Amino acid sequence: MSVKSPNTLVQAVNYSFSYEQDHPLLNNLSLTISEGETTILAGASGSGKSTLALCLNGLYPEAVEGYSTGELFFRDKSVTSFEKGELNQQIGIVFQDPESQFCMLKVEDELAFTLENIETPREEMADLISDVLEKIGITKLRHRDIHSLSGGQKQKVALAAVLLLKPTMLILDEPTANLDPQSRLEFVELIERLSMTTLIIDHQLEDWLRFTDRMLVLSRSGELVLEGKPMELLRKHKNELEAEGITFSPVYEELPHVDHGSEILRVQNLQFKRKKNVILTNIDFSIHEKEFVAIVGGNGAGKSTMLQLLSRLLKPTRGSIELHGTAITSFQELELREKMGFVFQNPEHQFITDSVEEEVAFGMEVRDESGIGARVDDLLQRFHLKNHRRANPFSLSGGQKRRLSVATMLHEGQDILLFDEPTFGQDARTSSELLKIVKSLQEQGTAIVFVTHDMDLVDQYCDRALVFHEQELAFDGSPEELFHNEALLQAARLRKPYRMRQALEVVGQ
Ligand SMILES: Nc1ncnc2c1ncn2[C@@H]1O[C@H](COP(=O)(O)OP(=O)(O)OP(=O)(O)O)[C@@H](O)[C@H]1O
Ligand SMILES: Nc1ncnc2c1ncn2[C@@H]1O[C@H](COP(=O)(O)OP(=O)(O)OP(=O)(O)O)[C@@H](O)[C@H]1O
Repeated sequence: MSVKSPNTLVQAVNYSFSYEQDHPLLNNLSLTISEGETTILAGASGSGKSTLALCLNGLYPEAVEGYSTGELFFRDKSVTSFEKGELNQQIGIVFQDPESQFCMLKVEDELAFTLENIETPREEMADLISDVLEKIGITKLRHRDIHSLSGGQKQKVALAAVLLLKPTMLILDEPTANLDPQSRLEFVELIERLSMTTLIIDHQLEDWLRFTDRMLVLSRSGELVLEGKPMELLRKHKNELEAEGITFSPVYEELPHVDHGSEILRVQNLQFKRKKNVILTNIDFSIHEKEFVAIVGGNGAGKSTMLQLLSRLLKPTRGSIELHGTAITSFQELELREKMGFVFQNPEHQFITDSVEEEVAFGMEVRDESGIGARVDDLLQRFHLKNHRRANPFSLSGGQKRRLSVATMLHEGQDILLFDEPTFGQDARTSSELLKIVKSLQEQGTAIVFVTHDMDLVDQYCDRALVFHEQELAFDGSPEELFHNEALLQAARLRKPYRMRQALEVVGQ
């Protein structure tokens, strides 16, 4: 347990929190965070990291009618004795999904709104906004519509809004999960430059380690099981960290090679416009049986749009998409869904029942399958959702929601599975377990197509990568070939995978 010092900013003393009485999620935590420190809060998906962040800034337990025991202090004062909104200002949180934080349409208005909330005199606002935009390097975005910004730009605006509150401490809750590889790196570098007291929650640790002072590890039962300097923890406690789903770099596994079959899906001369804006154009490619294909590219390149077109949620302005030689527009809805599974970017858009187990059973019932009970049990077990079977899908953690949305989509005999960021929000262990399940479907005959920002995943699992850039399909080839194309990686805001970056470091480049 860390000991309180004059620099202590946050202190937890035997702190427990539960959403349901007598089922503590955070379990008897005693910890400190000192002024100026950069700390990583790590733990398996569902271990309570986001919950702890919300307890620290005083939003919980009130906002969710949770139960807490023990004490949480900010600068020696119990978090419960702060005025409403006061702690919120001291501890600024940037969430995974900045959209949920915005109230206004334009960047400048959003920032002015933040200042209004803390009663900043109107005449001071313009300068404060200029300063924060410059600090973050987004002066050019001042007059833009927020909805027209890329994921990375939105994340920086969210950070600007938080910084205007002049917080003493920042909490970043998976702030880079939606960012393309280069935007992610730029965001990490920006946080390093800000040099504030920061608590980082992220499943991808590698980029943060260079300037992280400490790491706190939450176990699956919500206890603080390890704390210390990250590299020291790795040296001394590698196995314990792995048991909690934490790795500092991607773990490569031996994977069987799967030969492709015949063509199943063909996209020809496709164009898609929104109003007058061309989002995608001149798109031609085919997908074959048992292929494992990644769709990659910078924020806003049109990757999700492409998946929505493939799954018929959007209609091309021009060109065609055929499944087994028949236009997808000719299929009955149920028939198309039998052949094609689709997991959205926001899993909650997909949930339609009140419990995790009903959600998994739903598709099977619609298809009138047999042995549903046993299959539901098996899927819940494999996706680590067994203990949450009666929970409302909307109450799950980010990572759990994503696993549930994947579980609901899997059934045998599908020709093609489309995923938008399948491993988003997963710790290393659940991520690799999830991919093994997907890989086994590929071996049984399903083609897998997924959108991702994770180059290690592309490197390890994919046979082929499609790069979208400037409205077009800029590359269609093997990941190996892509990762040697420096100019394209740069232009499409991608990066080499960890394996290749490591190799470069070893030879001193
Ligand atoms: N409002 C809520 N009501 C009931 N249970 C909740 C609520 N919010 C979260 N939980 C449960 O609390 C647990 C921890 O969730 P939390 O979001 O804190 O985890 P996390 O460690 O941040 O996970 P991830 O890495 O997947 O984002 C989960 O099992 C989740 O189902
Ligand atoms: N509902 C919408 N209305 C207007 N424009 C949209 C809408 N959805 C997407 N766009 C625009 O279409 C373009 C492609 O968006 P898309 O979400 O497909 O990109 P992406 O490559 O998946 O990005 P990211 O990596 O950030 O998820 C972007 O310029 C985006 O702003």
